[in-house]
Amino acid sequence: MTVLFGQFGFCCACYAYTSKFFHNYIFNPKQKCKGSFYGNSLFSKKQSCYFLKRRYLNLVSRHRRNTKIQFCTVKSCLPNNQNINFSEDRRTTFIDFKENGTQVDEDHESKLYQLEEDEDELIQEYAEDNLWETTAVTERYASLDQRDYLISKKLVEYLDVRKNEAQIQSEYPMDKDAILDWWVAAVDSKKFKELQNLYGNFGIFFLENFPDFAENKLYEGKLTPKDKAILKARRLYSCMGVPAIADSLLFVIEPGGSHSQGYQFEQLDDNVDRLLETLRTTSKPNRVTTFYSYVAYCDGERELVEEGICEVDIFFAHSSQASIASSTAFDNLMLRLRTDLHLPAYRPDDEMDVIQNADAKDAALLSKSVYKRQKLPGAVLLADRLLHEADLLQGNLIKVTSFLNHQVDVSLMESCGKDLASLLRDTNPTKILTIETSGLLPAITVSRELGLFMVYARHGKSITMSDCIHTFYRSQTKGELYELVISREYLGENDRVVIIDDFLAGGSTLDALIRLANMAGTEVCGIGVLIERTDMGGRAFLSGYNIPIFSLVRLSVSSEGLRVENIDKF
Ligand SMILES: O=P(O)(O)OC[C@H]1O[C@H](OP(=O)(O)OP(=O)(O)O)[C@H](O)[C@@H]1O
Repeated sequence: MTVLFGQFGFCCACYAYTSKFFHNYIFNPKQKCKGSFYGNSLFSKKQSCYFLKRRYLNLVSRHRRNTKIQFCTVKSCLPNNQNINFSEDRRTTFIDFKENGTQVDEDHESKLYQLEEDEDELIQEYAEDNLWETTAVTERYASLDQRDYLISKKLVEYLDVRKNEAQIQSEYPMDKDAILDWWVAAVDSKKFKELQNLYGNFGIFFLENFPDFAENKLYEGKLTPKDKAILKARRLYSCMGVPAIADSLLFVIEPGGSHSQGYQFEQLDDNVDRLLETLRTTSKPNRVTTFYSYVAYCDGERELVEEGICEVDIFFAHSSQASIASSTAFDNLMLRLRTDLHLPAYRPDDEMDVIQNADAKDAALLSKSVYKRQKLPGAVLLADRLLHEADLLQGNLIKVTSFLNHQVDVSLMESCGKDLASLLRDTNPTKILTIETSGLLPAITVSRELGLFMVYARHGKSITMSDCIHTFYRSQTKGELYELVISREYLGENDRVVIIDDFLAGGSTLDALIRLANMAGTEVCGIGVLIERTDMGGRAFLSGYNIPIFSLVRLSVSSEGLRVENIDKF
C-alpha cells in the first residue's frame, strides 16, 4: 500500500489486493483507488495524520478490519514527492514517512504513537477546519443567482405544489428536533436507496430525491463537477430548508498521444463503454482513465465536499468502476458527517419505539423513506469491539477480557441479547440453558428479552442441589476435564430450551450442554452464541444434532490475525 503526498495535497493510493470489494480488479495491480484533498497542500501534522487515517481506515474497513493502525510522527508539513510506506506485521500497520528514500525518523519505533489516543483532539481540530474547501466555490458564484446554473424539473414541480418551506415542513411526520432528521438528496437513484438505508440507522430520513438536476444550456460547461455537487446541495437546502446531499461524476480518458484526443463524460452509459472498447484497439494498454466522484452536503451552517477517485488503465476500464469512486466519496462524507454532526451509531430504543408507533400519515411517510434499521445492531457493536479490542494470545486464543468475560460492557451484552433473542424467538423455547461463567452474561439478557427463566449448568454440584444430572466435557481453552451438573428440578420433559453461550469454538461445551438437556428429556430447539470461531470446527462438530445454531459474529484466526467473516452482512 502506498501513500503519496503530491502537488495537490494529499493523495492516497491503495493497491487493494485482498479486498472483496476490489475482488473484480485483482488482476490489475496498477489499478488504484485514490482519495485526495482539495485546496492548500499544507496540512498540519495532526491533520495529515487524521486525513491519512480516515482514508486508510476507509479502505481498511473493506478488507482488513482487524488491522490496528499506528502512525509515526510526521515531522513537518510534507512537501511534494515524499512518500510513505506501509508495512504490516501481524496485527499492526506501521506507516513510515520517508523522504527520497531516506527515513525521516531513524528511531521511528520510539516515536510511533497510537492514533486512537489522540483521536478526539484530531477530530476536534479537523472539525474546526471543515469549511475551508468550499470557500472558493462560494466566492466564484457569490455575485450570481445560483438558480440559473442548474435546473431540476422535479424540484420545480415539487415546489409548485408546496409553494413554501413552511408547507414542506408541515409534512414532517414528527417534531424533527426531537426524533428525526429529514434530509433531501440529489443523487443517482441507486445511490439514493443506499443512502436511505445507511442514514436510516442514524435516524435520518430522506424526504425526496431529485436526480434530474441538469446544467442550464446557457452555462453549459462552466461548472466543474465539484461545483455542481455543491450548488445542487446548496440549492436544495435553500428551497427545502433541510440538509441536502448531492453528487456528481466525471470520467476522464487522457489523450492517447498526438493522434488521439482526450475525453470527458459527466454521464456514464453504454456509449462510454463502447468508446472504451474502440479506444482499446488503438491505445496503449496503460492509457489512464479516471473516475471522479464528488459528494456535497449543505445544511445552512456547513458545506462539505468529499471526493473519490478511481484510476484505471484503459485496458481494464469499464463504466461500472465509477461506483468505486462514488462509494469512496460517499463513505468519506459519511465519516465526516459522523464526526461533525456527532451522529450516534444507533438511535436509542425509546426513540425507535416512537417511530414504529407513528400514526397512519406518519407511517406512510416513513415507509416512503424506506426506513431500515440495521437488523442486528448488537452484532455490529460486538464486531466493532472485537476488531478494536480483542487480542490474540498464544495458541490462537482470543482475549476479550476488556468487554466480555472479565470486565463486562453490560449495555453491549444487552444489545447482543436482543439480537440473539430476535434470532431465536421463533424456536419457541420455554427456558434458556447456559453454563457458568461467561455464558451467563448473554444468557441473562436473552432470558429477559424472551421473558423466560434461565438455568445454568454448574461446574460441580452445590450442596443445595439434589437429583442432579451429570456429564463431563473437556474445555478446549483450558485443556481440562470438567464435570457439568444440573438439577432435574429445573429442567424436565416439558421444557424446550435454547442454549446460549459466549463462544462456540470446538463445540465441546455446547455438546455437553445438549447431552445434559437430552438426559433430562428436554428438547434443545436452538443454540445462540455471541462469537463463533469458524476456524475451530464447532459448527461441524455439532451438526449431527440438527439443532439450528445462530452466532452474532463469526470470526477466524490465521497468521494474518483475527478476521470477522460476516462483516459484509452488518
Ligand atoms: O466450543 P468450545 O471449544 O467448547 O469452547 C467454548 C467455551 O469456551 C469458553 O469457556 P471456558 O471453558 O473458557 O470457561 P468460562 O466460561 O469460565 O470462560 C466459552 O465460554 C465457551 O463456553
